[in-house]
Amino acid sequence: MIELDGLTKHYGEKVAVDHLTCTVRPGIVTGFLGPNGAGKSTTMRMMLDLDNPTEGTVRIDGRHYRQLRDPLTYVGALLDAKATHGGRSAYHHLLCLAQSNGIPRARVAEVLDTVGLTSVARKRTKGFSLGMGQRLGIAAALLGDPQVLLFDEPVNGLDPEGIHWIRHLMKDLASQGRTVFVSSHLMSEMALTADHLIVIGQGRLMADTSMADFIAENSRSYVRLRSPEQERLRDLLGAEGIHAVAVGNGSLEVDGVPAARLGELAARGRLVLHELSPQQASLEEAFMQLTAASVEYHAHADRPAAARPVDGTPVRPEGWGADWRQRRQRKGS
Ligand SMILES: Nc1ncnc2c1ncn2[C@@H]1O[C@H](COP(=O)(O)OP(=O)(O)OP(=O)(O)O)[C@@H](O)[C@H]1O
Repeated sequence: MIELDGLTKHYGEKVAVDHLTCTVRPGIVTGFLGPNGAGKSTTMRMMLDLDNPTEGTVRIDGRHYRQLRDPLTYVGALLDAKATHGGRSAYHHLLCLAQSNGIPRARVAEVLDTVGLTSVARKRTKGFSLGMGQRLGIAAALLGDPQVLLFDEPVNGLDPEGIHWIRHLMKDLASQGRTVFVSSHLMSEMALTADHLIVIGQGRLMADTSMADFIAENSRSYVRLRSPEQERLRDLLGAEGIHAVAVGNGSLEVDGVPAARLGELAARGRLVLHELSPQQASLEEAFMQLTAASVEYHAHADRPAAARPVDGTPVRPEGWGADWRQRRQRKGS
């Protein structure tokens, strides 16, 4: 596992990472989310000892990265797919890494095959497309067959087939009991891949929770009903103490009551329903709701992100991340 304890990084006046304490566990895919400039890459660099923390520590299986002998056999990482020597072939790039980490030569061909680059193994990497570069970076991460894998934006530049492939690769690696930590801005992809989420904003921890709980806690779920007899339906629900709100297009919305109960009540009242659909917000909506106050870079400078409505519900005030932590602590999780 990876343990962060009070991890902090200052660049001059800028606090890039601010007392981050959390644990990335094995056996699951953990997604790492945050708006642009939140400190994700800085955190990952400190995990790999590429940047020194100003304060705090990172431990991988109880040890600092620099204490690991042949570190690629413990931790594999894709941070920057372009970080290769353009004049070297894919094969020689991986061979150099293998030889400096005590990894057998035969492993190079294996990982090239795993990522689908065997046919271009002898080509210089400067001619590689973004997607080929990502695949080579993933091959390098897998080279030492490590138990811990870090991927910073691994699907960048990959085509749909490549995205599908990396999703299944990450799930497979986690199911083998490895620790898989992945950052991405593609929320739909993250929703399909990650089991657990760590969310940061302006360097601070905002959420450390399962995917399902994150969406449930940061978004509104409700049931939408449509009936040709909307008023009667509303009265019928009202008689049961259920508050139904009329919205445009002739629909009613009900919070906090399961769709099955609403359907049964309508049936008992002999009312026709044209729609009875539970509505759950997406990961993207939940993410925007939680991080609205910590977004540093806005497309509309005259309109603060915190005031931007998400799904019609009021946006939480600044500092909500701190409230979240207190609520989780009260719940004892
Ligand atoms: N070497 C550096 N010198 C000065 N400031 C830096 C340096 N590296 C990062 N920063 C600043 O630290 C903050 C966090 O940057 P970081 O790249 O870690 O964010 P990020 O979450 O990875 O962003 P993105 O999603 O845009 O990649 C930013 O404000 C960035 O400008």
